[in-house]
Amino acid sequence: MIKAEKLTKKFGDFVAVDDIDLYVEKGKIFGFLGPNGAGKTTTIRMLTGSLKPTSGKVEILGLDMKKHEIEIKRRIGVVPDEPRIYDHLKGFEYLEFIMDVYRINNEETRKRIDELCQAFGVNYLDKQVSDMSHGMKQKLMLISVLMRKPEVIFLDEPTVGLDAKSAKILKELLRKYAEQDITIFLTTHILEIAEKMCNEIAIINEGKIIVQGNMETLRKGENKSLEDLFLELTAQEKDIKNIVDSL
Ligand SMILES: Nc1ncnc2c1ncn2[C@@H]1O[C@H](COP(=O)(O)OP(=O)(O)OP(=O)(O)O)[C@@H](O)[C@H]1O
Repeated sequence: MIKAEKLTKKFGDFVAVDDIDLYVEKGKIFGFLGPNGAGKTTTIRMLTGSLKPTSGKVEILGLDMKKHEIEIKRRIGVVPDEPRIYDHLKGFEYLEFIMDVYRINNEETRKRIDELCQAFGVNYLDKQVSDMSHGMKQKLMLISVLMRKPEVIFLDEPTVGLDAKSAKILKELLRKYAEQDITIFLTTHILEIAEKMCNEIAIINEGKIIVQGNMETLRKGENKSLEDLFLELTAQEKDIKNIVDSL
């Protein structure tokens, strides 16, 4: 469903993503974790066709990104970490625009928009995007993606900026979508979300995947939280102790 082979991205001499392999099956929720600057967003951008890899291969829905970029983009949904929405549009104008682009301007989509607006408490579609808060834009962006019911959804830090109720609804909704065979690929710094939601987790550090598997595999029989495992694997546990001791 989502497949990356020997995926590498260099910015000049700097290797941001270093020869990574990823595989996510249909209907799974995959958590992509890593410290700041580890390469998560760069990887998502390559998987979704917004950034050309330096080398390696991306396959989504069995289609090669190099040959079928347009079809892939039509069938997937991407919620970036920073909502990028045209400032001069009103909320409903933005949704109309997306419906037109994807040729889904119909009753069924409108009904779905109403349901999603109700769920996320979006009652501000007549407001101009420039006058919306970060969280308000984030919810509009989410609705513009979820209303299309894409077959694969990529979300970069989806709960940042969302209030507690909206974040909970999003988590439950993503679970429900996965049950309907939609594949979810998400990044998060909130390890509790990853631990509770994801069927499979990969941790990237300095551009390299250091571990991949389900919680059982990651724990290797030890009863550790994902937070402890994460800090151990990314070698930050000692740092934290030293930093706190020095304060
Ligand atoms: N366009 C670019 N030009 C140069 N370097 C870049 C560019 N985009 C990303 N990088 C570098 O690549 C590395 C990985 O960045 P990336 O945004 O993928 O990290 P991330 O894991 O998403 O981090 P965060 O958790 O902080 O969002 C960083 O060192 C970043 O500075």
